[in-house]
Amino acid sequence: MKLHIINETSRLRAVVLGTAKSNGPAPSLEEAYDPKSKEHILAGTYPKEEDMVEEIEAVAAVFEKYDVKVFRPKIIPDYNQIFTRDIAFVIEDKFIKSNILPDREKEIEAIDEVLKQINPEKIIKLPEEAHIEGGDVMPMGDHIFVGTYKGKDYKNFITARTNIQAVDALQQLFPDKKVVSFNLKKSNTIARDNALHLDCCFQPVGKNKAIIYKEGFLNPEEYDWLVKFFGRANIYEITRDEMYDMNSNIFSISEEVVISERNFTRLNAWLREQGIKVEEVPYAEISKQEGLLRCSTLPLIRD
Ligand SMILES: NC(=O)NCCC[C@H](N)C(=O)O
Repeated sequence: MKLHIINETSRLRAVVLGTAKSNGPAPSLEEAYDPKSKEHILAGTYPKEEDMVEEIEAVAAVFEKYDVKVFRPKIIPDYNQIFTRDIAFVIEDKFIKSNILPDREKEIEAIDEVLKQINPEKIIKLPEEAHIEGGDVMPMGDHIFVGTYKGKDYKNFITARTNIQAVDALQQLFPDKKVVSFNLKKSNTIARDNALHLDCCFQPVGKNKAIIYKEGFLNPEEYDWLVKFFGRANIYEITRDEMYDMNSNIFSISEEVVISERNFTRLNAWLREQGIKVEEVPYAEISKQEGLLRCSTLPLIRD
């Protein structure tokens, strides 16, 4: 398989889609690794496997409609394998394995079949001290955008998944690209104050537009840089509640087609105004685990 990913929006040809099968029982509060899951564990509203399976299979059906080749992970019994985005990422023709949260480290074993089809020379493992998850990484032509957390208290945040060592390692791996990092707001306990990954507060969409949540960025000048990069008129700002509902975590099949959550009324109307076709799916149950559509996909080939 010849990998090719240079941005977030070119026509998708091949993707790994996570699975909600055998997701395991609701974790305990101590086991949960994001604040939104914790909230739902406490409220007794943690999502049920059967509901999440139905949601994710609706996404599989959209991919089928658009003739996208879909790979699925092998099922590891009682293990969360929904958010396949984070376990690895593709930039150009390289497949980079993430140094993910230890609780999630088995997820990569389940896509062996995909790895076997990739030239081993193109499979890269960053140094162990470079923590990184795919939700924080976005190739954008000559640039690579990376979400990170630069605070000295990094190790206190289970919600900080990409460190500055990983930003540096990516720059070394892609010397011809400009790696731009963004310092993100983190909270272990309040989901509305937590930008778990870059794709939880920002995502490019269409030809030249972007969805963004300003408060997710700790450094206002980094937010300003992004606004300037896209142009103010091309920026769609979301509110704190829309960030919490994960409006920035839709997924592009092309510049003209996106998959979005059916309840994102304001966003979906804006997308349609931009001439983008919106394929609506139900994803509200999966969103309770602080991830949405981008998080559950790992693109392998785009045009
Ligand atoms: N790219 C993403 O934002 N992925 C979502 C991962 C959610 C999962 N509950 C986690 O905390 O790792």
